[in-house]
Amino acid sequence: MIRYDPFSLRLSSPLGTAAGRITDRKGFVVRVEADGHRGVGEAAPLPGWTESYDDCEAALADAAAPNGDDAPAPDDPAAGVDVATPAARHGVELARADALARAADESLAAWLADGSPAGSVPVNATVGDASIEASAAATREAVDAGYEAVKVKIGARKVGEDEERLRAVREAAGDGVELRADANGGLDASAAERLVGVAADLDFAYVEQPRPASDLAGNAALRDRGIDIALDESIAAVGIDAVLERDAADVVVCKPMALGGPVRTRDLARRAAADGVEGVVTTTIDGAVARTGALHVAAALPDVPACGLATGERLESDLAADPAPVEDGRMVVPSGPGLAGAAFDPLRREGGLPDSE
Ligand SMILES: O=C(O)CCC(=O)c1ccccc1C(=O)O
Ligand SMILES: [Mg+2]
Repeated sequence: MIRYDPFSLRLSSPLGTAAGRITDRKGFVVRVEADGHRGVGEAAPLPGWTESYDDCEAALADAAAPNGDDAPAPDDPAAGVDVATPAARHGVELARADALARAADESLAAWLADGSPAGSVPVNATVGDASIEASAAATREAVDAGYEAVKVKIGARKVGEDEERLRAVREAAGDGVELRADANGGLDASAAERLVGVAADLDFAYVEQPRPASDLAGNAALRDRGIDIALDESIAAVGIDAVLERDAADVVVCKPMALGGPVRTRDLARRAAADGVEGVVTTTIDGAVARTGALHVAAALPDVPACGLATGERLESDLAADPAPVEDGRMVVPSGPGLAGAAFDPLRREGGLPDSE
């Protein structure tokens, strides 16, 4: 059994990036029954990162249709949903994983992990594209709130202004804070060279996706300059195999919504780790269900670095009360069965959606 209901969430604090401004998130709460337990998932397509809303809905409609001989194997965590529609696949895979973890009476992180999962995960604050002063102020606020890692978006402005923003962010953060810069593929070759150099001088930990997603050679050429290169968009665009084979990244950014689900994301991060490439787990500014799912994925990875999961505060309203609010730069992993014990029970029930139309 698969059911799904639409939701729409507005961002009270839109995220400016080199690839555009994210102002709202629309998607579906997915409910399944597996092993006699109800599970809940979330499919929140973000065009540019996943399939469109319409393609997501069509894939969910397919998955929900009784399909006789094509019925998925009971151990298929995504019930046969194609990875070409990663958000739909994520919704179903997360819901099934939630149900199966509940059937096993363990947390989703424990269900996903080899040994015992982390009890909490360090997270980075996300500073969007903004003026020099606003970027510095947001960094100061994050550090005051206890964040030990801050990521700033670059690539939407003239290179000289981004350079000043990086300097202002370092100055606002002080020396002890880990800094990252995410260009979302928006830098040309000379701007990338310059900003990677400046970020290295300012002791940033990495620049994320300096060059476009499909330009593996261009991104790889920026490595070994005293700062790590992280790839995000490239993972979905060309696949983890190509990224690892071409030695294109020091770090891979793993977004469960864009990669087709928590199990796929865990497996991808494990493959990267086996090649000495670190995995950072982030959301696509998801609702509480997918955000909590991503937290469990992060907790299931050994020694995970600060992750991009502190995105719930940007939402004006949410699917449910946050079971893992950020405190002192960390999120505590809910220890109850599945995603969050009883916290999402209203969503597991028919018509339990706060925004259901
Ligand atoms: O990683 C983070 O700090 C938050 C997530 C984030 O930046 C993001 C959110 C939505 C879409 C793309 C991205 C991105 O990492 O590029
Ligand atoms: Mg990114």
